[in-house]
Amino acid sequence: MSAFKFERASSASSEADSSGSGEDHETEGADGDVTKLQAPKPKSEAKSPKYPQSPSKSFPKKKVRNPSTSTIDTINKSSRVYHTGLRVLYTAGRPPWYDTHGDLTEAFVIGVCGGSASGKTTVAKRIIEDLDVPWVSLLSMDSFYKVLGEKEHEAANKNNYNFDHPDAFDFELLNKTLKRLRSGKKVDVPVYNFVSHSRENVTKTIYGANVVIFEGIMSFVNKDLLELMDLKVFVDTDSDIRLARRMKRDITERGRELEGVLKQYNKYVKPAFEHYIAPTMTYADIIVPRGGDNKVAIDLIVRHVHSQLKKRGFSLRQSLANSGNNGQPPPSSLYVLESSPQVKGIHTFIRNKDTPRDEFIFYSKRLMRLLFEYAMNFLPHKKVRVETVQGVQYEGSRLDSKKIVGVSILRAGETMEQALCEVYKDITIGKILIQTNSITGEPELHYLRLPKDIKESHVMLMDATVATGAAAMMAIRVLLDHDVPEENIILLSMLMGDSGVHSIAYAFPKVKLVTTAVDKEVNDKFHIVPGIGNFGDRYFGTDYSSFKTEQVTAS
Ligand SMILES: Nc1ncnc2c1ncn2[C@@H]1O[C@H](COP(=O)(O)OP(=O)(O)O)[C@@H](O)[C@H]1O
Ligand SMILES: Nc1ccn([C@@H]2O[C@H](COP(=O)(O)O)[C@@H](O)[C@H]2O)c(=O)n1
Repeated sequence: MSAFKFERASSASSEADSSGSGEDHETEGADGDVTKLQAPKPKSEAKSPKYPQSPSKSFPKKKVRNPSTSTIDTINKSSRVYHTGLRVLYTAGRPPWYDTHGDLTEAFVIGVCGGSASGKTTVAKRIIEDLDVPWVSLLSMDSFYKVLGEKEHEAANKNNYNFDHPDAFDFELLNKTLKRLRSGKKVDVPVYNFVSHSRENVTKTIYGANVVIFEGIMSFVNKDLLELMDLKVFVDTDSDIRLARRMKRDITERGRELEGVLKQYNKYVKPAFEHYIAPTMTYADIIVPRGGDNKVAIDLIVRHVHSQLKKRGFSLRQSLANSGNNGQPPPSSLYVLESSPQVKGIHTFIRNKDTPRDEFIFYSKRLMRLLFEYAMNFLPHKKVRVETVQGVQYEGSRLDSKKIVGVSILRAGETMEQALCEVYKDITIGKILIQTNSITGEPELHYLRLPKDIKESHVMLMDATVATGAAAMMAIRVLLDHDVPEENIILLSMLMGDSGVHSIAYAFPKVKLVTTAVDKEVNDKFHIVPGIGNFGDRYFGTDYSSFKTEQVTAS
């Protein structure tokens, strides 16, 4: 692809290469000595559902981008970006980063290259500001300077170490990190200190994003890195200006002396620009003269990225509701508690719109307890032998207690935590807040707190009800992105809609779905029919319409 050089009058744009390269999805099984008890059989085994296309969770795979209409424009209007020094805060949540198959959609990666102090970081920040898209991550090559040995460190203090050579960078870690970010996963990045020429003891967590900007002096030097970039931008700033900026910055921000800055510049920085950096300009799709001041170039980059994001966009909730899987036989991953008279009786209370709140809570708690007792059957157990009071051996079983955690999908899933604690003592519980964007109708991830050792755990994922499955799918995707093996996830819900069951089973066939009932219909407002109503509102007493009536009655 040829590069376009943006001067003021230019109106050229370029199509970015979008070849994808994901990372192998690691899975970890349970311990070898852990045996599984025979789990109860799912309701119907005779037939299995026939989904339109068999999903596969293996990476890497070539992506076929969904060309349907995008929600990006509306997301822009509903979100705000605030720059607070190094941190970028977004008021909007993260929209889906996977498709109806549950597969990750890759981030759009922009590589920014240029000489030292050319304005790479400034250009990257301008792009982020003007993009106004939620979830943009900025990754700097500086974080990947190699750790120096004692002698190298001494040399660096005397400006005798070459930081402007490809060997100064840990390209292996860099490649691994950018690959993970591109595939939507979180990464922990080293924090570099230019004063001490060393990595800090802390790392910075960068979450997967819709757009990832990667900047650095040698960002176009490595072939593997180039392949991860969808758009390559070269910042071309006059060498005198770069030197002047570098002197000012290195003295004021990086604790350097004027003499040392000039020595390092002449010995390493200048030759490196000519030898390694300038020749990589040929890989650029866009060359930006003057850096951050070039508003025309930044505007064209932003427009191009918007158009690319639009092409990748999709309306997930609607696609799930329209998936056409309703009425298919239940999937083998679905486990429904037997509808005994007792269970049916509880359902009658909680489904009745006239049931008062205290009774609704009472019967919901009973049902949750039954659900968890049932779900415990699907967790790994190991065989144990104990001695009874009569002095004889009893062949029993015990849960593999070190490896089970709960995760609730806020808000309604939180109501189930108590019941889980009652059946599993001292369990660690994480939380995921997912809310529906009122403009786009899409679920959005707002908050996440997961137990530390989650990737080695079996996860009891809780949501009170599952209608289209959009929120549950997002939560499952979050767990997978945190390297929880799919087969270690159990989704627990008091009531599921048929379409939600099929959408989740289709996307994540190894996730066990455990519930007390499945209702046939999800209406055009994405509510389960006959259903329970809005579980969170009924449980927490936040149903606005009944609140209003009470106020009127009171006055
Ligand atoms: N257009 C500009 N005008 C004046 N100073 C600038 C401009 N762009 C960048 N700078 C300053 O130059 C220094 C290097 O800019 P930066 O964007 O960090 O470059 P790089 O990431 O390429 O090293 C910083 O101190 C920054 O504030
Ligand atoms: N300990 C270090 C590490 C790097 N440098 C210089 O930083 C330059 C790259 O950073 P930019 O923000 O300017 O892109 C590079 O030219 C190195 O010479 C350093 O001085 N000390």
